[in-house]
Amino acid sequence: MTDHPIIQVRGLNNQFGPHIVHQNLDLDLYPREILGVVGGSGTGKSVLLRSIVGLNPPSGGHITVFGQDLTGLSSQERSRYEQRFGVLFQGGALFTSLNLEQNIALPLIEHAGLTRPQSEELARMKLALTGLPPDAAQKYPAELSGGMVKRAALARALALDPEILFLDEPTAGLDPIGAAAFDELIVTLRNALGLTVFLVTHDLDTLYTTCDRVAVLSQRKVLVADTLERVAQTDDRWIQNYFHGPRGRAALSAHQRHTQQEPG
Ligand SMILES: Nc1ncnc2c1ncn2[C@@H]1O[C@H](COP(=O)(O)OP(=O)(O)OP(=O)(O)O)[C@@H](O)[C@H]1O
Repeated sequence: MTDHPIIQVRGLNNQFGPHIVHQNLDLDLYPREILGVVGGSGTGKSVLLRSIVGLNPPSGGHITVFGQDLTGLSSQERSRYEQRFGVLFQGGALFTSLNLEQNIALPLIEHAGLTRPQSEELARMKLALTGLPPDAAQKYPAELSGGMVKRAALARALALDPEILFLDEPTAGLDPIGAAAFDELIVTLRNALGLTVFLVTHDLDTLYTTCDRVAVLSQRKVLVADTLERVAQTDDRWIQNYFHGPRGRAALSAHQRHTQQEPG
């Protein structure tokens, strides 16, 4: 990577009571890359995401974003930087009492100072961007399939034109076809909008089809962060089981079949 990192995490510590989740964790995120963050359950992937976006103040260490160390800033100063983030949480976290148009318009009214009609028009554009049909705008979250909820939540994460998109297990709960379509959407949006993507996932197919690099959390830190091919060769029991176990082999051969079929 020749670019400077857009996010630098250095010496991050996170601890809940006696439970140490991260100890001296380092990680870089580069502009326009899709970085997959994987690791066993409870290794602190979501806590890492939450620390970077400002929802979990770390116990120690530094997080530098766009060249600015966010640790030690007041919450007001932080929020200037955090507005450049879009976050898609597990489960989508849409307001159930609002239709999709209203859900996506909300951050635009609150943070961009737009009027309601302006923000709802922009909300419809964001919904279209994520592949939802025009009639979805008037629907409530309970009326939608899981895949549509994810797309709507993604539209909301994109409402304020973020530069960095954080996705926490975006394909969890989707059927394989819906998950593959969502993976494709993430790559398309990254290419079209020049986004940088921090993607927490357990989904091996997602890693193979979307990620430029993969970071593995283990033993309270980032054990390795590199291309998938290099990470898969790392001499570590969890990595070997994950990438070379039955599911890992199936994902790899599906990926190889897919790339062989691509023209050119
Ligand atoms: N607010 C909190 N208070 C106490 N413990 C917490 C808190 N948030 C997270 N933890 C603990 O930190 C550890 C890491 O949690 P985290 O949700 O980041 O794991 P994860 O790697 O995302 O796991 P999974 O893959 O299962 O989603 C867990 O043991 C969790 O119980």
